Parts: sequence; C-alpha cells; structure tokens
Amino acid sequence: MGAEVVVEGLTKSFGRQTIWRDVTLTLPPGEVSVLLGPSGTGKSVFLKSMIGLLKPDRGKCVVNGVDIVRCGERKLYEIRKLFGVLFQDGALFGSMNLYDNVAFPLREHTKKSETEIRRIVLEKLEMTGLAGAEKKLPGEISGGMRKRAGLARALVLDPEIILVDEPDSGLDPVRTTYISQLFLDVNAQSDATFLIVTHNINLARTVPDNLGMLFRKELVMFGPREVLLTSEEPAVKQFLNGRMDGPIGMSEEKDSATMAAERAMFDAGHHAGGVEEVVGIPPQMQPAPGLPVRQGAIRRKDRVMQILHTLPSAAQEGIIESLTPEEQAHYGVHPHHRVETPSWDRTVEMTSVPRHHQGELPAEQVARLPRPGGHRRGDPGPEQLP
Ligand SMILES: Nc1ncnc2c1ncn2[C@@H]1O[C@H](COP(=O)(O)OP(=O)(O)OP(=O)(O)O)[C@@H](O)[C@H]1O
Repeated sequence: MGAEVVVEGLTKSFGRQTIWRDVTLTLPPGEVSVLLGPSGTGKSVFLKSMIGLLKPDRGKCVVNGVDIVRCGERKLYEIRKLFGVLFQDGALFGSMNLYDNVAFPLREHTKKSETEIRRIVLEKLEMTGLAGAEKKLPGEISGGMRKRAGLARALVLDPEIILVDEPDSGLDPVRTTYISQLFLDVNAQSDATFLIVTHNINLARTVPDNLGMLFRKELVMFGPREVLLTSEEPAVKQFLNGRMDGPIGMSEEKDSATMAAERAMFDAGHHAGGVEEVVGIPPQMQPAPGLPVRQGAIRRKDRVMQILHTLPSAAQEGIIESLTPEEQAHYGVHPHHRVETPSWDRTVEMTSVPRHHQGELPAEQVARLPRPGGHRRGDPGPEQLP
C-alpha cells in the first residue's frame, strides 16, 4: 500500500512574495488526488516542497513519520526514494536512449545486476506502452511518448507516492485521457498514492478520488471529489467552467472594480467563454478491464462513509448515489436520505423531493399530451391536468 502524506500548515514564500500559506491536507494511502489551481498559484512549488527540493518557511510534510521540511540530508535522501516524480516535460536526459533513461535511477540508487535492471526496465516500458522503443532518443519521439517514458522512469524504484506535474501540458485531449487511464492502471497495479497537479478540467472531473484547489494563496478546499464538483464557491465554479465571469482574472484575482465592469459586459451579452454550464459529478474513470480492482478506491469508500456527515449535502447526495444498492444497504444509506449536515452548510441543504428516472414517474405526475383532434369525452380537460 502507498504511503500517507500529511501536510500541515505549510507556507512558502520567495523573499517577500508569499506563494501559499497554511496549506493543510492529507493524501490518503493508495488514493488518487488532484490539485487544481490557476496558473501561477504555486502548484509546482507545492510538489517541489513535498520532495524537499524547495524549503517551505513553516509547516510540516510528514511521510512515514518523517517530516520532510525539517529532516536532515541523509533522511531526506532515504525518504525521496519513496517518491516517483513525473515532471512536465518528462525531464529525460536528451543524450540517452529510453532504455538508459529508465534504467538511470536503478543504476544510481541500487546495486541490482544489469540482468535484473533489464527485466525491470522492459517491464515498466511495457506497462507504459513503450515496448520496442528502447533505442529511441527523447528528441525522436512525441511529447506523449516522452511523458510515458518519464512515467516509466518514475516507476522503476516501485515508489509508494507518485507526484505528477501537469501531465496534460503539450498534449491533446485524447492523449491526456490516455495518460490519465495509465495513471489509474498503474494505481490499480501498484496501490501507490498519487498526487497530480493540473488545470485540466476533464482530468479533474473524471480521474481522482480527491480534489483540491489552490487560489488566493490558499487551499480553497481539499477532500472527496464530490465536494469540489458540487461546490457553490464562485472561484471553483468559474474554474470548472473555464469562464471569464468570476473572481479569477487574467493574472489571478480580479479587483472589485474590474469584476463589476466585466459583470456589466457579460450582462450586456458579451460571451464569457466556456461552452455550457458544467455541473454535477460525472462517473469516475476505472482501470482497464482485466486489471486488479483499485484497493485505494475500496478503502476510500469506507473512509468517505465515515466522514459523510461532515460533508456538504450536495456532496453527500453524490457519494450515496455513486454506491451500488448493495453498498447503500451495507452503509445504511439510500439516495435522497441526508445525514446530519454541519451547521455551516445549512444554506445548501438539498430538498428531499425524490427524483425519478425517465419513465418511472408515478402515473398521476405524468402530463398528458393533447391528442390530435381534441380530447375525448371522459378525458380530463387541460385545466384538470395536474
Ligand atoms: N525558485 C523560484 N524562485 C522564485 N520564485 C519562484 C521560484 N519557483 C517558482 N517561483 C514563483 O512561484 C510562483 C508559482 O509558480 P508555479 O510554477 O509553482 O505555479 P503553477 O501553479 O505551477 O503555475 P502553472 O500552472 O503556470 O505551471 C510563480 O510566481 C513563480 O514565479
């Protein structure tokens, strides 16, 4: 099982510029988490802080009982071996072929024989769909292949935690979905803990178990995906819809005057961007058929059901609806049955009016269409229809 990562009150500045402050979150072991945020909010700085490449000013980042922020060089070197990192461009050595790139961490950090190294490298290349490409140089392959080679290299030391920086950068939407599928497949096979930072909305909506967002130098929220995906927080809704209309501006936050001027422009009919209002919780992508069931997803179910009563009601509803009837019976919940909602969420309580699937409405609620040629004797007139 992957390691748990506990981040508490983490704060990072460069000189007088605060990047983010008081970031507190836990990456549950073996689950896939995504951290969203507008460009420049410090997502990459967060990843680098987690592996000790950057030193936060305050706070903790604890893995297996070791605080990465405070520990000495030797401990840090040991703990880093638990991490596999996929950087934006794959960070491959341009002069080495894919085989040597992927073999590099094994030759650097282990005493394995070349025979053993060959077995591992070929296995990871196969796993990432690169079998046969061993002799290619990074400059001879596509961006998507470079990312997959970066992932193969990140996997060779069997990491417990895999950090991924903007896997979609430079990739088309289809290739982004393929690499997302690969993350879930790797997670199913390894049970490693994943943290992916991105601003790709498709990926954020369909891949993770947990979702968070950095904005205004803070972590706006972090928790089960259903919380962020049903959030009424203006910055979150704007971000998920990719619109200009909202608090996020050209370079992070808008001031109130800009916001009012833009509001007037959009009210007058100017297109705010985006295609349609994106709402709700789409189904989560699953590992490819034939792969093991994700253990992280199984554990998550129990974990989330334990904290269900602390979540906003729309998220509760989404979580309950994602369970099978057997699971609902096991946990003693059923759709549209809310558990006690925290007081801060009273304003977004959902009505308990049952929703029905198409074709399942009770007969008395089905509107009758007028028949051609008017209604027959005995049929109710339109004024009598419910
Ligand atoms: N080593 C550094 N020294 C000084 N400032 C830095 C350093 N690294 C990053 N920054 C600053 O930190 C801020 C956040 O950068 P970061 O790259 O983490 O943002 P991001 O959210 O990953 O953005 P994007 O989505 O565009 O990649 C930026 O203003 C950047 O200039």
